[in-house]
Amino acid sequence: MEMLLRLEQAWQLSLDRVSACGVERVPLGASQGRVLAEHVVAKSPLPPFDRSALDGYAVRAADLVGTTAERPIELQVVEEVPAGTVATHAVASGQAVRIMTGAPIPSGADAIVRKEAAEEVDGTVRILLEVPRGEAISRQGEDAPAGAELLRAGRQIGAAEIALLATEGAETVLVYRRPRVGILVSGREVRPLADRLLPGQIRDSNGPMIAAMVRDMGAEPMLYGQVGDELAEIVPLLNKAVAECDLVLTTGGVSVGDHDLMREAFVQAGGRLLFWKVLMRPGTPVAFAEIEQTPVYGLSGNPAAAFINYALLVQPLLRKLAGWEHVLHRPVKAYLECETTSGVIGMDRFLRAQLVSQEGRLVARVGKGQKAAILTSLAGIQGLVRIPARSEMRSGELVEVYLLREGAIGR
Ligand SMILES: Nc1nc2c(c(=O)[nH]1)N[C@H]1C(S)=C(S)[C@@H](COP(=O)(O)OP(=O)(O)OC[C@H]3O[C@@H](n4cnc5c(N)ncnc54)[C@H](O)[C@@H]3O)O[C@H]1N2
Ligand code: MOO
Repeated sequence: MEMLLRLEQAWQLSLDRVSACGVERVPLGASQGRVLAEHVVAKSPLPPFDRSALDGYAVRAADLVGTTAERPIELQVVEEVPAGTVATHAVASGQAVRIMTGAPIPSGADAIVRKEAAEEVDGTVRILLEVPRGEAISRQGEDAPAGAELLRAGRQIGAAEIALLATEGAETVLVYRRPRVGILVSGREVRPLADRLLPGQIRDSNGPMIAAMVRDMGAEPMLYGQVGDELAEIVPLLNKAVAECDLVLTTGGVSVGDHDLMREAFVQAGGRLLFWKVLMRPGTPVAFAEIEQTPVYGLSGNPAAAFINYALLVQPLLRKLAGWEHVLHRPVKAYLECETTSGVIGMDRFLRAQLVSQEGRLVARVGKGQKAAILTSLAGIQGLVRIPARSEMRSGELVEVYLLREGAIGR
């Protein structure tokens, strides 16, 4: 069975099969990197009261009309309000209150004069300039009025989101459960890190690489080890993994070789194959199945093909499982800078690219080493340039770049 799909079809088919994992409540301090599962609305205005934006003097603006350094005005200082306290006096005409940044505006006052424009001696302050009403006052609710939406569900929680939640007094936060992602590495030649290699063997790099990519998205990798190319070995592990995980990823054995058994293993494990092969290079041989309702991606064994399969196919699916509001990639445009040219092919090509800013322009720098088995050229890249099927790549052209980290750019 060969079911060649365009990338867009693969997204649609796979995304239609999944929905977000359940939710749980976690302490605010443990919410970083998690995905918010509730809309957060301001319970009270932010800031909660009119407050001073400067260290200086709370005054009545009308007292200061016509004031200059040459024609200063003197006001009587009736009180001091540090932040965290409330003035006990109202400010009457001819009076001022010494005030610190963040302190509530005393009643009667309607402007703040910065300390640098005032000279205080023995309870009298000489003001050296005129200020308009409202000067240096942060109004109650100017950041957000009561009832305003502060955060939308489906957003990954970072430092700014934590600040807003803390401001709201959220000791705990409702977040989506971290998807558990099973990883099963296949290939008789592929050995775990600790093994001494025999001739013909290599170390497993896909397992640790995919686990890192999963962790990078805030999901939880679960390692099911390395298996040879034997169905009797693969099938029971697949069954265990689908029972325990929200998504299972395998690598290797999805091409046409005599030992490429992964698709057969999916079926023997009770699964239904939804597609095999996507019109992308590297990473054409990739299979998607459902085993007992758990989505399973059989990624290429070639390291860069597995990386690119993950970046383009698994990431959107995992974002949906993790509860993200926006799951599809949104490519950016950059000017291509490439060292090599390569032939026109009948499928979309994805090139590893460093994104750099040159004279204010975003440039996608594509180096040599774009083959599926080349690992070194993956290090230090930020995106994948898409060269559409049957088109050539030429330096200087504007191309689409798929970012490895979605969320770095807003929607
Ligand atoms: N006759 C054909 N042969 C191949 C085709 C084809 O269409 N016709 N497609 C080629 C393409 S394109 C790719 S990509 C690979 C994909 O092969 P598999 O996904 O079945 O992967 P394997 O054969 O198991 O391994 C490929 C390669 O990667 C190395 N590998 C595997 N696992 C790991 C790992 N965990 N860590 C590091 N390296 C790994 C493995 O040793 C092989 O060298 O098929 C082509 N063949
Ligand atoms: O899919 Mo293979 O990675 O095209 O070379």
